[in-house]
Order: sequence, then structure tokens, then C-alpha cells
Amino acid sequence: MLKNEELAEKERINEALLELSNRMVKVRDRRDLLHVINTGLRKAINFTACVMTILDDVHQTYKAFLTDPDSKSRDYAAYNEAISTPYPVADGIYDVAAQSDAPVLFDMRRIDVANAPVWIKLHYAAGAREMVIKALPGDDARRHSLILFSDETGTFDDCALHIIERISSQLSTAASNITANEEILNRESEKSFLLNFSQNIAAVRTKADLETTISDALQQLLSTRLAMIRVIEDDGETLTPYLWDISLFKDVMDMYDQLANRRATVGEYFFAQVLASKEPIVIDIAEEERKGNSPAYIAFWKKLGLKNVYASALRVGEQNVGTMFFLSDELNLSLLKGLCAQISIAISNIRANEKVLAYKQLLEIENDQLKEQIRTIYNFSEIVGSGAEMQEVYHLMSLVADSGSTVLLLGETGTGKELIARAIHNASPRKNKLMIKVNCAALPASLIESELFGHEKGAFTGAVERRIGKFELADQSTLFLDEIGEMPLEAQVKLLRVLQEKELERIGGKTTIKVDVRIIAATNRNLEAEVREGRFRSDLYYRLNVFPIVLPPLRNRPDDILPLAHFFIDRYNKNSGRKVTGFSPRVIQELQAYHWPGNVRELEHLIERSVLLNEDVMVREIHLPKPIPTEKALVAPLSQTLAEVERAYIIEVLKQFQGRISGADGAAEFLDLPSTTLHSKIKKLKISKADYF
Ligand SMILES: Nc1ncnc2c1ncn2[C@@H]1O[C@H](COP(=O)(O)OP(=O)(O)OP(=O)(O)O)[C@@H](O)[C@H]1O
Repeated sequence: MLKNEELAEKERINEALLELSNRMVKVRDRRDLLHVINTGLRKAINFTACVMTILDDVHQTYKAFLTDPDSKSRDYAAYNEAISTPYPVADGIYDVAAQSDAPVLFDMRRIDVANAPVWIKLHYAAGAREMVIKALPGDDARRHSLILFSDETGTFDDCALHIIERISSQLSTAASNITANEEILNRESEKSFLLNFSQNIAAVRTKADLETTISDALQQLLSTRLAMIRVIEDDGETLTPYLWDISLFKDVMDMYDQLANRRATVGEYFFAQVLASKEPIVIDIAEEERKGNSPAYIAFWKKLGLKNVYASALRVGEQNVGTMFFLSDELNLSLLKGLCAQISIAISNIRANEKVLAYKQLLEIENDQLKEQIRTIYNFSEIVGSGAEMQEVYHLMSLVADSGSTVLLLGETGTGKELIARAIHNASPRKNKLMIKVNCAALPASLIESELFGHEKGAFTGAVERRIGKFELADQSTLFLDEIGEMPLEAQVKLLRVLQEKELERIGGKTTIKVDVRIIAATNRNLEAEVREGRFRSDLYYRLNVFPIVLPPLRNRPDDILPLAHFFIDRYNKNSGRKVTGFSPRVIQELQAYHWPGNVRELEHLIERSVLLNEDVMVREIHLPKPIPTEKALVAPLSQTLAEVERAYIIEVLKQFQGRISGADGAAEFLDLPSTTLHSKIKKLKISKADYF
């Protein structure tokens, strides 16, 4: 009877195994396989739960491949962690089983559960007391293992172990097929993902497009988000933040700001490591902390609760263009590599595009400046004036032109400050580059900084494009700061900093730009008085006042008036095709007597007007503004009699009108008297021609 029972049992097991084998051949995926094990194998062995595991590519870790949906271990909080964590092979349990050809039986009561991997803890807690592990044979060098648990000891007797042995190669084939199949599917989906990504990225034109494309792709496939892309600047050293997802850092903003705002370089620990590697790298935070590498980043990543950080170089051909960091504990490296290759090209294109735009902008600005120079070119081909006062100016110019020293030009409006500035620039070693001019009075305070230092796109509302500042444009050249006395105090601080440090930052920019600029500043204000009044910073004043040149007002150099007037006649003859040769003696007298509040500019405009209105070869009439007797002329000492005051006053007025009494430009009209009355007053007060000529 016993023999019969044994035979019947054998028969039953054989049948079960045959059925199992038939079903195993048809297995397509993990679910099928699990179902076959749970129903088919259970007919032969009475286990309570099953698991299959898979090794990583380098056989360092193993993790769950199949998990039993009915396992009681699911009720535990650590379940998800248990089935997703990779475990080191060398845990004293798995490696023991992996080295054996036969299934290895463990009495779980004898295992040091407290120090065992989480999955063992969970199954033990769920009631398992016995466990058998069989590393499956096959082409894959025991890549998969079968683990069966039982709540009862003695379940895995010799017969059960024998059954496990018998099914192991078929199980191995099924598992390997499923894994191979999955890998093919994964590769295909990676390929189609990358293809799709490359199509999206090919359409990217701007940084904003790129940001959306990258973040969509990362979310969709890698379930991670972009931490930071940095790009290598033209100096080949600095790594500037380019794209990042700020929302990742909202809880660690202070640390983030500190790290992002300091200058990072290609030689720094993690960056150097990433840039030197052809493949993306995985930074094991605990390991790096142990080694003591780059503590600031380690502290930051730890605060974000990460175990790993992934990073890849951005490279076009053999050239590094930047770095890309991802915050994630696990990423698909081959996919990451494919993504980074495409992102590198997109960033290079966008940056090249930005450079072309900036260059275009630079050319446009240069073009404007050139046009301005052409408009004024004949202004500085010759500086007219040979009187002693101008000789002193020429002397000072010749002393300073060659040096790179800062020059401060002082003088009333229209005395030729810009002309002298251009002449100094043209006589300096910087003459091959354009002198760049900024009129500090022409810009509202809010724009002057951006005009001087430039801004990055988005630096403030309205900053729709990156703009290069005049300081950068004037690199290796001269920057002429006209009307410096009008500069707002806030801008003065920044100007001073650039003058001291010879480097600047664009508004909203993170990199410092070195500049070599010679400064020539000009003003018609009394800067010392401005300093006293608190409208001009004294430190800036001292920095500008290195080599002051004071331009004399025209009224102080009457000898220069006629040569200047002839110079302007020649110019307007050329412009208007007229042939005016000179001035009548009376006009000459008038020109010399006038007090020229608008200096050379006023003379220039007056001559232009007169040449245009003149139909003769000689300018016989000139329309000078009516003289306004100065306060000094009107205030008489109290010791004088009324008649004496009247006499002195009429003489003064007659002098200014060169003795003309009647007519539209005569003294009588100015004094608001009939000309006959003025005549009789002149007679009565005994005023002779000698008094006013
Ligand atoms: N010595 C000179 N010889 C020839 N032209 C001159 C001379 N001085 C000034 N000018 C002309 O006078 C005009 C005004 O000169 P400029 O613009 O250089 O004066 P400025 O002192 O810079 O005036 P502002 O303070 O109003 O800016 C220009 O057209 C310039 O060419």
C-alpha cells in the first residue's frame, strides 16, 4: 500500500511538473511566469510565497524580478522599498546560494534577521520560517534566482528540493527570455523616445523652448527633473548657470543661492570629474561624503534627501560645452547619454545664435557711432585756435594722449570738449578702435546703468534681449562720458566700482567681464561744487580728476573768433555750394564784441545761418541776439549822481550796439526811447564817439 501511495504521489508530481513545463513554454511576460509558478509549482510544493530576483549587469547587486501579489509581506510599510531596492550580492545569504549548484535551504529562525536585508525581515515578520534559494542556471550565468518561502519548517524536503532542481533550467530559460524581451522593448522605446526628442529639439530656437522640451522629456521618461545645466564661458574656465528648475530647490533656497551664485570653474571637483568622463557619472553621495569631497555640494544634496546624483558632460564633438546635473536616485544611463548629446547640440546652436545676435547688435551700435563720427568728422580734423589759452590746451593734450590716463574735460557748453576728447583718442594708441560716447544727461536714471553695463535678457521688465553695455563696447578703446555731472548717484557708485576693479557684470548677469577702457569725462558743471552739495561722489570725482583740462570760453579768446568764423564759412561754403569770402568790418566788430554764452557752438550756428541767408560774397549783416546788460553794468556805485549813472549806462549800451542808435538793432529801441530822445540825451550828457568806440 505504501509503495502504491508513493507511486501515486510520484505520478501526481510528475504530472504537475509536466503540466508546469508545458505552461512554462508559453510564458510571455513576468505576470504569466508568476501565475505559472503560483498555480503550477504549488501543485507540487506547498510554499507560502515566492519571489524571483535578477542581478545587475555587473553582478554587484540583485533586486526583485517577480513579486508575489498575494504575499503577506505587502502589508508592511517597508514593502515598496523592499521590492525596489538593489541589494549588494555579498550579504551572506544570497551569495551563499549563488555559489551553490543545488537549491540552498535556510532555516529563517537561525538567520540574524535584525541584520539581514529588508526583504528577509519582511517575510520573517509576515510569518515565513523557511526559505529556499535556487540560483537558476543558464546562459546568463545565474542572473535570476528563485526564492520560495514557507511558514512551516520541513516544507522544503528532499523531494521539494529535487523538484526545484528539475524545473530550474526551464524557469531560467523563461526568465531569460522575458528579460531579453523586455530589454528589446526598452531599447525600442528608448530609441523612439530619443527620435521623438530629437525631432522636438530640432525645432528649438530659444532657451525658453529648450527648457520646456527638456523638462517634458525628463518628466516623461526618467521621472526626474533637470537640476542644473551650466555652460562653459568663452574664457574656457567659468561654468555659468544656464538652465535649472528652481522648483526643486524651494526648501533649500539659501544653500542653492550660495552655490549657484558663486563662480564655478571647470577645475572644481565634481565638474572636473564630469567633464573628464565620456559617460554620464553617478555620484554616490554617501561615498563622496566619506572621501570628504566638495562638502558644500554634498551637504546640499543631502539636504535634498538624495542618495545619488547623476551628471553628464555636454559635448559637441570632442569639445566640452557644459555640464548637466540631475537629482535622482536612479536613472537610465544610456538614455541620459542620448539626451545629453542632443541637448549639447541644441545649447551650442542657441548660444551661437545668441552670439550672432549680440554681434549684430554690436555692429549696429558701431555703425551708429560711425555715422555719428562721419557727421562730425570734419569737426575734429582740425581744431581751430592759436591763442595762448588754446596753446596751453594743446600742450596738455600732447602730454596725456599717449598714456591711458583718465582725462577730465571742464568748460562751458560748446567750448569743444567732445572735439578735444576725440582728438585725444585719435592721438592715443587706442585710435584704431572707435571711441564710444555716452551722454549721461540724455538718459533717464533707470536706463543709464543698462546703457553703461548692459543687461541680460529678462534682467528686468522690458529687457527682452541681452544688451551689450557701452563699457564692453569700449574695451581696448576710449569711453567718453559726456555730461558726467548729470549722472545719478546710484550709477556713480557702479561706475566707480568698474573704474576701480576694471571688471563689470551685466545687469542680471552672473559672470564678471574684464574690460580695458580709457575714460575721458566731460562736464560744464563745477564738479567741486557738486561734490560739496552732495550731488557728486567725492571718491568718483578724485578718480576722474586725474588730469583735468579746462577749455576757455570763447569770450576769453577774442583772437580765435575770426579764424573760427572763417573756418565755419569754408565748411558751409562746401556744404551749400556758396562762395562767401568773408565778413564786412562791421560784422567783424560785432562778432568780436559779443559775449558768446554758447561759445564755439553758438558761433558755428550763427555762421551757418548767416551764410545761408547771405546772397552776397561778403557777410554784411549778422543777427546776434540782443545783448542783455549784465547786472554789473546796471549796478552803479551809490556815490554817483543820477546823471552820471544815466551817462555810464547809455555809454555801456552804445558800446554793445557798436554806436548804432536807431533802427531795429539800435540802442534806442533797446532803451525803449525814441531815437531823437536818445540823440538829445547823448548831446546833453556830453557823450562822444570816443566814449563808446
Ligand atoms: N576749437 C575748435 N575748432 C573748431 N571747432 C570747434 C572748436 N571748438 C568747438 N568746436 C565746434 O563746436 C561745436 C561744439 O563743440 P563740442 O560739442 O565739442 O562742445 P562741448 O564742450 O562738448 O559742448 P557741451 O558741453 O554742450 O556738450 C562742435 O561742432 C565743435 O566741432
